[in-house]
Amino acid sequence: MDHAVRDASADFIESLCAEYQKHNQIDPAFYERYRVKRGLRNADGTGVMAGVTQIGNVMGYYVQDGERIPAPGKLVYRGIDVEELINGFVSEGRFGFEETAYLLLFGALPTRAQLTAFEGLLSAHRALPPMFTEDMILKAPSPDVMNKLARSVLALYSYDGRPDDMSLPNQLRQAVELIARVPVIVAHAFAAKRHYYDNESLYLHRPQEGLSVAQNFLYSVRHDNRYTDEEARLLDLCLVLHAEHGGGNNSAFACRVLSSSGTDIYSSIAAAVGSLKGPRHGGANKKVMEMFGHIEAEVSDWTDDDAVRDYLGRLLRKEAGDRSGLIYGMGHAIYTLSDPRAVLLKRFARSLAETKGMLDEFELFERVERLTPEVLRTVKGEEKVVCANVDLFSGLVYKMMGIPMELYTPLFAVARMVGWCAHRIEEVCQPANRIIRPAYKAVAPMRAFVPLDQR
Ligand SMILES: CC(=O)SCCNC(=O)CCNC(=O)[C@H](O)C(C)(C)COP(=O)(O)OP(=O)(O)OC[C@H]1O[C@@H](n2cnc3c(N)ncnc32)[C@H](O)[C@@H]1OP(=O)(O)O
Ligand SMILES: O=C([O-])CC(=O)C(=O)O
Repeated sequence: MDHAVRDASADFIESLCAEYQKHNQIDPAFYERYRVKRGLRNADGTGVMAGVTQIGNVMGYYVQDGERIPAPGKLVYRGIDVEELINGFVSEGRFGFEETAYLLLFGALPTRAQLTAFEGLLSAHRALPPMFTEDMILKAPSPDVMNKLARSVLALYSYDGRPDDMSLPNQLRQAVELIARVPVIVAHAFAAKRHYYDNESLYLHRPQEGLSVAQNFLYSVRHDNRYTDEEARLLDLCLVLHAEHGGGNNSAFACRVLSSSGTDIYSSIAAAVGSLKGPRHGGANKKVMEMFGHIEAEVSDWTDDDAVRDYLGRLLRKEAGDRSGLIYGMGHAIYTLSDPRAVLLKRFARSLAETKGMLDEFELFERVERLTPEVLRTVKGEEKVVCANVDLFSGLVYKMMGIPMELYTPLFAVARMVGWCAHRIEEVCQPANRIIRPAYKAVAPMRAFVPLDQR
């Protein structure tokens, strides 16, 4: 396209923006007038009840006399407190992600024999279909691994002999294949990104039999395949912590919305990946690290509360950082006093920072965690109790493990694939479920059609 044409089209698009602005303002007062549940939230901040699930439970407050009372956060998978689950497999010296996947998908802890068989099943399904990497990843690489992942998930439809079969055995087969293959897709999409966009050498490692998901992931993304046992066990814990978060989180709900229409699993999961990519959802782990890049460059004394407080105020006023007005890694739709995952990840981050000599940076993260509620109150008048969420410390842990930033959100997707698949199957296999179809209040006044030459 030559310059003159491009300029003309840019001018036209600008004039279309003005046209759009003129006709598309929605008065914020409408939300109250029509009692619209903005963000599907009730007036007291609790979520609108949109479904029934047996998979995960997220607790961050209790309601007393119609009021939301903040409480320490709790995360429960299939009735088991995640902290108890982790203590269980860690104390027995096992990797836990496969066991967690079994629990979330099928509803009960596996016996030793079931666990071994399930690990074998995952291992048997890890290989991508013949030529998939060449045709779907290398021929059409993406600068963004999440984008490539969503497109690859969608592409798997055409490699599946029974993509639209909604029977339980087929849904479970597809879920197992997705959980097994997604780490490989992420590793190959990352390799292609590095090669085609960053001018690095291309290396594609095949997953190894007998390794856990965490071990295989580190094996695949490192050019020399090397990782320590400590790293693999820490990554395994991170995967367990990210595996599921109830039916209402944005990506699981997106997956359930699509599933409720009766569409195939690949469409539903691709939508969930797209949702998780968003910076207000799973994409926040990358945004946190970018935000700290700005803070570290622009605040000269990281130990000075006033300087950090001032910078956080500038972030909220959209004067610094990515100008979104958000402090990434802080706040949550459900958690109030604490996100149990952030509490654990902070503990891991502190001990890694001690061994890696990175306590300065860890303490800056801690300072931001401590000062944000106060700054939100003074700058935005936000009275809600706000805590660090899972994304505040996960990136720091990954950074200290030498995992590149482009993989932070994809790692979240590798883990959450389990929760999405469990929700997908619960959505399509429960006879009481209906197509999800909320209402929108239409506020545009009626008017007559005007013939083209009279406008
Ligand atoms: C895996 C995950 O998805 S965890 C969340 C990851 N996301 C982030 O870290 C991004 C930063 N945080 C946020 O944007 C929000 O806290 C969310 C999206 C996580 C939750 O949003 P909500 O449920 O709407 O939170 P809540 O009802 O407490 O928000 C109240 C107000 O405080 C604001 N707020 C809450 N957290 C923040 C924050 N970290 N930075 C700036 N403002 C915030 C909200 O924008 C909202 O303002 P508004 O009334 O002007 O719209
Ligand atoms: O539950 C939510 O709103 C966001 C989410 O998925 C999480 O915190 O893991």
